[in-house]
Amino acid sequence: MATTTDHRITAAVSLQDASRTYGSGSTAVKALDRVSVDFVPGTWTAVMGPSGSGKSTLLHCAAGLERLDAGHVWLHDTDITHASEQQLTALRRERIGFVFQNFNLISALTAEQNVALPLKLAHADWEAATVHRALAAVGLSGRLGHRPRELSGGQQQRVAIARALVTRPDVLFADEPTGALDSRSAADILALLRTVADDGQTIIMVTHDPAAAARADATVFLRDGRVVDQVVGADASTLADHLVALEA
Ligand SMILES: Nc1ncnc2c1ncn2[C@@H]1O[C@H](COP(=O)(O)OP(=O)(O)OP(=O)(O)O)[C@@H](O)[C@H]1O
Repeated sequence: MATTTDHRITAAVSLQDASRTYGSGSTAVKALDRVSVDFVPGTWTAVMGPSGSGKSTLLHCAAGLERLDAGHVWLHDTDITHASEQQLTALRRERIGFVFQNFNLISALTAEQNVALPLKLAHADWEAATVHRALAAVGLSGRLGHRPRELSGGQQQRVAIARALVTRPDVLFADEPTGALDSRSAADILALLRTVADDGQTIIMVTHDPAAAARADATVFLRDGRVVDQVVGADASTLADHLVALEA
């Protein structure tokens, strides 16, 4: 993987002329179409846009889960565009955290074991105290031995956030982290993410919900695979108006 000393070193994640097409010929879909965007370190950015606008593709390419057809993805000073599978695996273990809509916890494992898993994979000398601190930070010290089915949806997402943060990743990626939650649990998860961001964690979050995006510091809007707007510090109704205008 290449490194650089140019301006991209100042971004936590940088996409430069990033393109990704699915299919070919008459059925080809340009999910990302020459996207260039920088995500500022220590900042929580929401990604919004109509259905099919490329949000998940952007998130997956930025996190090294999918590859671009053209352009570049930088993680701080590292160009991960052409990283080998082995390098990407190490990157995902050590430098990236990912939170999914449906939590993706391992059902047979306790909360403690779920959170310990990425730490075990990344560090041979991991310590149980690190796992306990991560679960305490999300308010679940009393649930170490609970399995996912014994936890509410909001609690499961807290475990997933603890699991994503336990390796102290450079970037936390979140794909609709409140999409499967009732409004009260969603508000709790957003408050937790706000605390995490205020502690300096870079977060990039895809959401359909303007109320969720309003808790972020900035919002990037996509349409037809392109960045069409970037808004800083807007409230939910302003963000909802932007989204409606893009869907028109
Ligand atoms: N694996 C795939 N194979 C074929 N087409 C795909 C694939 N993944 C995504 N697409 C297409 O790429 C485009 C962008 O998809 P993507 O999931 O990134 O959009 P999105 O904004 O996240 O959508 P949504 O809000 O509905 O989840 C869509 O037209 C989608 O149908």
